[in-house]
Amino acid sequence: MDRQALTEVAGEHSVVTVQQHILRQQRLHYPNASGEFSWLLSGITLATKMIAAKVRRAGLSDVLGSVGETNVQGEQQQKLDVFANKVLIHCLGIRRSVGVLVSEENAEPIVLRGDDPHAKYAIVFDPLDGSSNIDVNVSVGTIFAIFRLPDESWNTNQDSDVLQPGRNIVAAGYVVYGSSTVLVYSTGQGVHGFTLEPAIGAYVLSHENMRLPDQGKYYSANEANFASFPPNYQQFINRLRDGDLGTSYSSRYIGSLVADFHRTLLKGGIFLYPPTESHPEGKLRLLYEAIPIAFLVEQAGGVATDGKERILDVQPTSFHQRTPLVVGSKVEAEAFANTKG
Ligand SMILES: O=P(O)(O)OC[C@H]1O[C@](O)(COP(=O)(O)O)[C@@H](O)[C@@H]1O
Ligand SMILES: [Mg+2]
Ligand SMILES: [Mg+2]
Repeated sequence: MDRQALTEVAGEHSVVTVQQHILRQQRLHYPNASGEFSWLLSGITLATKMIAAKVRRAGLSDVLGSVGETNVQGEQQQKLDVFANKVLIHCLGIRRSVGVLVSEENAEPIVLRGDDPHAKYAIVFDPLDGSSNIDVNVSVGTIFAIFRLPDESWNTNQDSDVLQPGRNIVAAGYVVYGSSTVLVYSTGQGVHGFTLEPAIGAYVLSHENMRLPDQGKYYSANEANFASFPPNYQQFINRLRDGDLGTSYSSRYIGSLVADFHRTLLKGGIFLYPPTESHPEGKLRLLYEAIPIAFLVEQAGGVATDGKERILDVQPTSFHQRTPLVVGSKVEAEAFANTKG
């Protein structure tokens, strides 16, 4: 009995969980895979379910407000930043295939298995994205990317093992903790979305093969910084406002990259975080914010640059380096590239 027939039998009860989807992807595209990878991804699904449970009860459980310490970015660490970080380090750290973790909340990489040849992967992540929105019940998220470590990595532990250009990614994804909890991931075979079904505690396939429209109706940027945007960004936003791209645009800005990107992935349009006076290099971090998002948007038919270069071709030089980010639909990205200041 094939899947189609099965679906007819089970009707609306025919669910595909993210684990099943990952295993199916592996069978289809990586028949010789050991299964370690799907075991690794289950660490992320478990951790993000635990974070989702905390977010759901944020006002009731002690996760609002800051812990009174600053992280390597000089930002006040929120209680949920620290909780999410601990949960991810635990759930990923116990997986033998994980050699190194790089987190927004830790100044240095966490080398878990420096001498274990089984440890093949490095995971870079932003445990809680959109921290300024935690206390006001606005969508926040988790962002991650997985790189394969060089085989001879074990006795060298060079930073360069992890500081790889985004085009080397083996998988990336994010989770949005919003009105529902949605996990979106790609292993290079398209982009797929799963909604957490609280009744069974599983991520269930809800958005298969996501593709963003070639042109959208929304642009997204923190326009409070407009005056300090470089001239070409200002000019571009004026073109969007003036209907220069043949359609009228509305502005949307949530202030959580993961949520602003999720909307862009579903509806199209463009998200921009330019260089600004307070962040001359841009605010977002290359390794665990811009690169995972860029991998996903390209898999879904969109474009991501640092305003000049393809994000996935940028060679990272430090773990927490920042970058400008322009990400979204083809038409808007092309128009941006052709806009002179
Ligand atoms: O308040 P601003 O300057 O617009 O910055 C908002 C951006 O900062 C971030 O909150 C930074 O991420 P973190 O919350 O993970 O530090 C992004 O999610 C968001 O896009
Ligand atoms: Mg972030
Ligand atoms: Mg964060």
